[in-house]
Amino acid sequence: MSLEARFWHSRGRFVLDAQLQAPTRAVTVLFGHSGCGKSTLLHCLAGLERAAGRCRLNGTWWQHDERKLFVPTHKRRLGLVFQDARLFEHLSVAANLRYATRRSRAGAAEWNTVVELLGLGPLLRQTAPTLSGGERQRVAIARSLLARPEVLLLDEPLASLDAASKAAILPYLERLTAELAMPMVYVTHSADELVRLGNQVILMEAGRTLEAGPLETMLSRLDLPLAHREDASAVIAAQVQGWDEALHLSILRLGALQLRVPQIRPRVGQPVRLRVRARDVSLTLDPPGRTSILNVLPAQVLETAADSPGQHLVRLRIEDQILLSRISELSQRHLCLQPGMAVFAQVKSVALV
Ligand SMILES: Nc1ncnc2c1ncn2[C@@H]1O[C@H](COP(=O)(O)OP(=O)(O)OP(=O)(O)O)[C@@H](O)[C@H]1O
Repeated sequence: MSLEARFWHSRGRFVLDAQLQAPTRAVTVLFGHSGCGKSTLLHCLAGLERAAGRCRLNGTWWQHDERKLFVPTHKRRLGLVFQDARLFEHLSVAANLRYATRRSRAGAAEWNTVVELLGLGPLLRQTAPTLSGGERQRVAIARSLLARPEVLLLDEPLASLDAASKAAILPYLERLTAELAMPMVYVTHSADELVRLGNQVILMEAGRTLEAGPLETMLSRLDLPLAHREDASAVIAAQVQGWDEALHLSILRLGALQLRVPQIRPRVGQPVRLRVRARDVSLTLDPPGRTSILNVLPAQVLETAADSPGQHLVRLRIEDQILLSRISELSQRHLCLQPGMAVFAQVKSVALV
């Protein structure tokens, strides 16, 4: 079950040559620089723009040029969310939502689920102009879900929000991605959103889909641009083992290893995902003596690569997971790191994602 497409499209000097596979129960992020064609690809998926090619959802063709088949947008079971919420300004939140249920005939159970999922109960009587940017986007997402889509396409839904509104809406999006059994395609050029929400990544460059794969793999591939960004990070999975109330620390399990992080409150045994920035991982060949760094993990060097001038990237295996470390070129000359070498990774800080 998935959304699959292969498109060719030209618009003036811009040429789109893209393929996409977006599995169910996953957020597939289209990621790339401004102007690389992310929105164009999303519009082609929605049928808003007519590319040459093919596109099908769960085995049903939406577009198949050889068969002269093209299902218009309004007949595709899709939810679309744009940067601006596009609400009916004179209507209440409830009326905006009811409008979406007219054609889909979504019932009370779906209404309640969607309203609860996006925390809209207290806002139902308000009119659109009285909502904050983040609240408007939550209504826009709810409205698209009440149309009972089989796929959700989101085009930079947080781009027009300030940092505080983004932070407020991200947990709702995370809930959504965990609970919806449909493919979601999410366009962004924010690395934070990519890491928080993505499961699959499609990297785009100059109209082409360069490479695609699971988030953790794509972030840590030294041959791809993600690992060479200033904010390059790895995402690792751990489990809450317990906490130390007095020291305000949580203890996480990473295979046979332990990590100590500033206190988080998930229950014991709960899986957590951590973002570890490459610049926050330093390396040493010998076990460090007394150090303020709480997490010193035995690791194996998998690969090294030159990075920006004076910088070097190292891909490491820790247990069965991958970390990145950014060190100076001078440190690389001192340590002479080679694939297969055993090192100690000193992890200065991690963030829960
Ligand atoms: N309506 C239009 N008419 C002509 N060219 C357009 C139009 N919309 C976009 N383009 C061009 O098509 C190319 C792809 O644009 P697109 O909006 O798909 O990129 P994007 O990756 O989504 O960018 P951003 O992240 O800035 O939204 C760009 O070169 C852009 O200038």
